[in-house]
Amino acid sequence: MPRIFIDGEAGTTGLGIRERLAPLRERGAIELLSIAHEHRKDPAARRDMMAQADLAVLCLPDDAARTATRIADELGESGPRLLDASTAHRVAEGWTYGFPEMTAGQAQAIRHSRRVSNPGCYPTGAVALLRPLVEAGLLSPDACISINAVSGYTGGGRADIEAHERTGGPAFELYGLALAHKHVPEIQRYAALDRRPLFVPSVGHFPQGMIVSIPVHLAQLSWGATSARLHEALSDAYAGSDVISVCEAEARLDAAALAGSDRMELRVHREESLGHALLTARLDNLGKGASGAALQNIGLMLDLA
Ligand SMILES: NC(=O)C1=CN([C@@H]2O[C@H](COP(=O)(O)OP(=O)(O)OC[C@H]3O[C@@H](n4cnc5c(N)ncnc54)[C@H](OP(=O)(O)O)[C@@H]3O)[C@@H](O)[C@H]2O)C=CC1
Ligand SMILES: CC(=O)N[C@@H](CCC(=O)OP(=O)(O)O)C(=O)O
Repeated sequence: MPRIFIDGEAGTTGLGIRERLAPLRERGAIELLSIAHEHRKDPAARRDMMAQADLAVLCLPDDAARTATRIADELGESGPRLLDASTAHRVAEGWTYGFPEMTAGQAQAIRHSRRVSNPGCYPTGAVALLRPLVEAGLLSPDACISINAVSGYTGGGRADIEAHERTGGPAFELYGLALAHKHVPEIQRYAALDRRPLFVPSVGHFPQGMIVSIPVHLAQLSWGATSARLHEALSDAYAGSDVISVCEAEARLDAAALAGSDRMELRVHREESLGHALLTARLDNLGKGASGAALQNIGLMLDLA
């Protein structure tokens, strides 16, 4: 029976993964190794857990995830495979990007990799919308792309959750206004863009949910691309996926509508006569944006049905 150690199991992402693994644990498909709370930051205790685990899931701040990776590396071949939920290794050499729906071969690559990085919540939406359009030749890799996004406050981890629940706000806040959010390199790499996209994140006073939206002027697309073709390219890319659906446009979108779900919905809102389209991805930042995606990757890495 495969043994899994969640490093950071008491945090927001770690708890979400633990909860989702409970049914597998109950039916004896996996064993969960747990560290005593008072030792959760003790490198020797964590090394000990890693030495016993087949897979360690890192639900830690970036620096702590780098340290955990060093510990696993030192254990060599007998060390665990790693799934890192932090941002530390998303574009790092030797790591496989844990987005199984991204290309035809990605699930297979994840299945066989010893080092998998779980995608960021915002990149999950942005890459899902952009990559199929670039691959279909509808969007040039050199296009000027702007990405707006709003997340529930749980995206900021324990500190932000406590702050929002203590003070009741702010209601809505733009952040990352130095325009250098940590997710931009990941979005650019996996959306297959040559030009750095402009990314404007925001956070609202609701716990879970996310909308990533990308306005498109049809005149900037490859010649002959219509908004119907955008919808068709996305539908083709995710046909057969249980997790990602391409839905019809709606007049309003509630960012929290998928809270508690591990699914993601994509839409192309369009007004051909105006030459405008708006691509949207709706997901739960803690679901397909974090713990739900981690469960998909754990399932692939450990071959769990
Ligand atoms: N929340 C989200 O929507 C998403 C988060 N992520 C990523 O997942 C990772 C975890 O985030 P999140 O769960 O939100 O964060 P939290 O702050 O909720 O949890 C982090 C956990 O790691 C523990 N921890 C901190 N430092 C160390 C250390 N040196 N050694 C061992 N444990 C440590 C913390 O303990 P303590 O609290 O006691 O300090 C806490 O239990 C981050 O890298 C984040 O970017 C990824 C996708 C989405
Ligand atoms: C609302 C909020 O603060 N969100 C976090 C991103 C959460 C997340 O998903 O970060 P990783 O996936 O990269 O770990 C932020 O913008 O830093």
